[in-house]
Amino acid sequence: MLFTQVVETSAAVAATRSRKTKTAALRALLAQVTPDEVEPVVSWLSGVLPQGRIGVGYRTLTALQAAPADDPTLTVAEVGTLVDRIADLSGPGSTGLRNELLSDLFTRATAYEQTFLMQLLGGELRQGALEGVMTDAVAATAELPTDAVRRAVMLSGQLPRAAAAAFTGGLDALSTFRLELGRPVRPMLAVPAESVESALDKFAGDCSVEYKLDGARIQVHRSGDSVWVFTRTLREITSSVPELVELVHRLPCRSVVLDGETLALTDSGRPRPFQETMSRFGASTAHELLLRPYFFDCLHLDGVDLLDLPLSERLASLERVAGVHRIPAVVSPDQAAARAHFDAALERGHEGIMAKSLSSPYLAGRRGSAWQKIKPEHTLDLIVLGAEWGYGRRTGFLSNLHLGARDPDGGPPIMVGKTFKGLTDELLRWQTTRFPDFESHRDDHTVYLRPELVVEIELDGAQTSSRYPGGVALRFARVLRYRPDKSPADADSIDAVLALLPTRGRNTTTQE
Ligand SMILES: Nc1ncnc2c1ncn2[C@@H]1O[C@H](COP(=O)(O)OP(=O)(O)OP(=O)(O)O)[C@@H](O)[C@H]1O
Repeated sequence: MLFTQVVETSAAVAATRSRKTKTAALRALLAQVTPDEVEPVVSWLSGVLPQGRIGVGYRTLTALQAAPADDPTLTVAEVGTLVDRIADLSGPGSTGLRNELLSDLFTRATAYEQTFLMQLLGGELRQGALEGVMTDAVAATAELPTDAVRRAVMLSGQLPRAAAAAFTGGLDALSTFRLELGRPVRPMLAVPAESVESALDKFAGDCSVEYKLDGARIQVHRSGDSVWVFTRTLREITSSVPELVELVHRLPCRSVVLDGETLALTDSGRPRPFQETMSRFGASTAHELLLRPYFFDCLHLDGVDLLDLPLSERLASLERVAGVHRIPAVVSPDQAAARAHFDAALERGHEGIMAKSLSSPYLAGRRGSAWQKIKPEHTLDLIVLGAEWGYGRRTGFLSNLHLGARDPDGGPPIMVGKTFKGLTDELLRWQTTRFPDFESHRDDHTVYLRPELVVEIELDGAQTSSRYPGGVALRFARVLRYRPDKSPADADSIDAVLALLPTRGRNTTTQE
């Protein structure tokens, strides 16, 4: 297949907001790929390289200035091989060789292909939000049930691999995707609930009500003496958290997969700020802050996968293997006990509570109503699209943030507002130093960024607005913190913002 076909399809997908049109464009292309081409094509269209980051920065790419080819002749296989070779380079002389390979690739590409390659190699095309559409297209082209493809994607965390299995081995190949010790699965996620009472009503009281701790999500795997620790975005951080590794080593089992939250506590037992926990995830050397785990789910124990069992059974396994490290929870509480648990969580400095259906399986990668989160304030995780230069006391600092919500159909983020409220001097300095690394372009007032950074915003609600393309704007938005544990694909979608519009009768700003 010619590479240009992939580039054209990517443009066609980006040009429409209609999920149906996107799926149709993807299907038309997928119907023509050979088995070898499935993985790279699915990967590129999702905006990622199968090889991951290959150490080629945007600056290197813009410095290339290769004259474009007149006609498209590059094939998918050729591009795949060249990128493989670049990714494999290391050691002395690799920079020169890498530039030679890049020049070779770029001189053989048309101007149109060059633009695509720049974005793809520079990490600017990343479109995690396209995953749902792509999963549908793969299932439809391979004539398989979407759920089967989705399950394989969630268990492997790799859509291109699942797609290749779907095309080459059908349902049988997809059913071989199992939870594998050492390979993280996508975490199950929650939807916001309006109040403790409404969540409890939904489950008719048949639920586990747990503290929602303000730490960082962890998934730990153990197989015999080997232990792995992963973040919410499936990044491995085993070597940064030796105290967690040691604790998991000591659990009374041969193999286990646990889902939980980790954080450090102050001397008086209150949670330390989220940023401090996150800073441990990057560190590889000395650390004073000890992280503690609070587990809330068990996905595997001693050779048995538990994902498809109800939460009540998974909790029984969790209790057996890591009872003392369980998150504070009450099971099947009445309204008064659930509310008391909520109040206790807030009193101890935690974020709120989670109410979880005891009969639900573990739906990896899904944000579903089986888990409901209840917090006293509205917060949204939004994508930073740019920042304006400040004035007055903030002159010389990048300040007022442009905020975007995720397009659930895989398009670019949709701007929903701006804010500079809540930005501390430290954050202003950080933004001013770091934002140029994410810059896509700028004008006199604003530095525009590639959609890579996620920031958590607290707000009073939303209002209709003709100023922004989604027809909705944030009300009284203020910055809480950056979310380095989230990628734009994890940001809240425009639907989450629309759900806060008072006209929909859902503007329940407080839970009280
Ligand atoms: N008892 C708990 N059960 C599940 N998740 C918990 C619990 N306590 C804290 N958490 C954290 O809350 C998150 C669940 O909320 P949600 O599914 O909405 O994810 P999120 O998008 O990361 O939300 P938030 O921004 O509120 O942390 C988990 O990812 C986890 O990090």
